[in-house]
Amino acid sequence: MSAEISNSQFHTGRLPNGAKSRNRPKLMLMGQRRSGKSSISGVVFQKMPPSETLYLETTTRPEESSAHSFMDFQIAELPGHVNYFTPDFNQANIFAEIGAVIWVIDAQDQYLDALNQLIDTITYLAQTWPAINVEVFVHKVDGLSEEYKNDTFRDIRQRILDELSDLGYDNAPVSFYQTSIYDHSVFESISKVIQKLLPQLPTLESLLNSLCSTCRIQKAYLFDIITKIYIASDTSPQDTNSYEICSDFIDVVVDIGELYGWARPQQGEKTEFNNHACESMVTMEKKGQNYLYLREMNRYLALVCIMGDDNPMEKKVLIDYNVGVFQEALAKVFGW
Ligand SMILES: Nc1nc2c(ncn2[C@@H]2O[C@H](COP(=O)(O)OP(=O)(O)OP(=O)(O)O)[C@@H](O)[C@H]2O)c(=O)[nH]1
Repeated sequence: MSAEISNSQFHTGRLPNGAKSRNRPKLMLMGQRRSGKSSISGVVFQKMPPSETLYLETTTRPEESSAHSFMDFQIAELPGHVNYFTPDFNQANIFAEIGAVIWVIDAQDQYLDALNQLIDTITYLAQTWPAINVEVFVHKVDGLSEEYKNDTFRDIRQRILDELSDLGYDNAPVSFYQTSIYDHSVFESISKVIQKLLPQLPTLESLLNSLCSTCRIQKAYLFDIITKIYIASDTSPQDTNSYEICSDFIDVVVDIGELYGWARPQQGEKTEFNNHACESMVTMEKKGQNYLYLREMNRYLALVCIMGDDNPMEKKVLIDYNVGVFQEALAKVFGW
């Protein structure tokens, strides 16, 4: 299942709000009780198996956690039953450093109340914190038939956009996604949310585009290995399964890496032979119809490509060379 995305052109490549966030994308999960906020946070950032979310307790006060990876993502959650827009709360403390609010709607439940709350939140944010992106996750779509799922998604999206338009907020930065913790959609959607907060995104996309055209790569993703969030991809149209194929390939390689792996050097640290290239994992394999290429860029990032060529093995040396050039450019972009 792929995440359906609309209006995702908003706010691409901006820094998160607030000086204190120091480039760490900070996300805020909001939505009604039992909509699935803690589950999303647990599954994506704490590697919690989806089945274990059945035992999660209700969140009663604001919570914050962080995921240490290529970027230290900050994740906050506001309990659904409290109205944080009353004078009893200091909104500046809550929203000052937030880059994106992820509003979770349970698509299996009655959602009209949730939509009213969401509209209030969007209008409040648009007036007070206009730089915060609002990302609406129409969540738990796994339990719905394909037709019902699409109808529900369209209905939610249309109601919100119509209401915002009536209120004079035609250009509010709101995007919509279909998500579930039981498939890849929640990872893919969070990837999109985070990408919009990365100032380096346009540069990364153009580097990936040129790598793809030089090496006849069909689709290339730059993955955060630990969270399986992709921080950039080339800009060619995305096939529904591409993300899933590449993300599953990372799992296989990480499992093998854990079995036969070695301690990866920290950023700036010298390797035994002072040669990162020969000590990083590179693999090209045929998986079903496709050849997949994976190469570690550093301890946290991996480039995963679906090859477009019929027999890319013949040109592996050339591909390795070009990927090496890409890796050097990446090091310059992030200042490694
Ligand atoms: N079918 C399905 N169930 C889900 C999904 N995500 C979460 N759930 C279930 O929804 C229930 C509530 O999830 P929570 O993550 O606790 O919801 P919450 O929004 O954090 O709830 P509060 O802490 O009460 O505000 C749990 O039983 C989860 O297993 C999903 O994608 N699909």
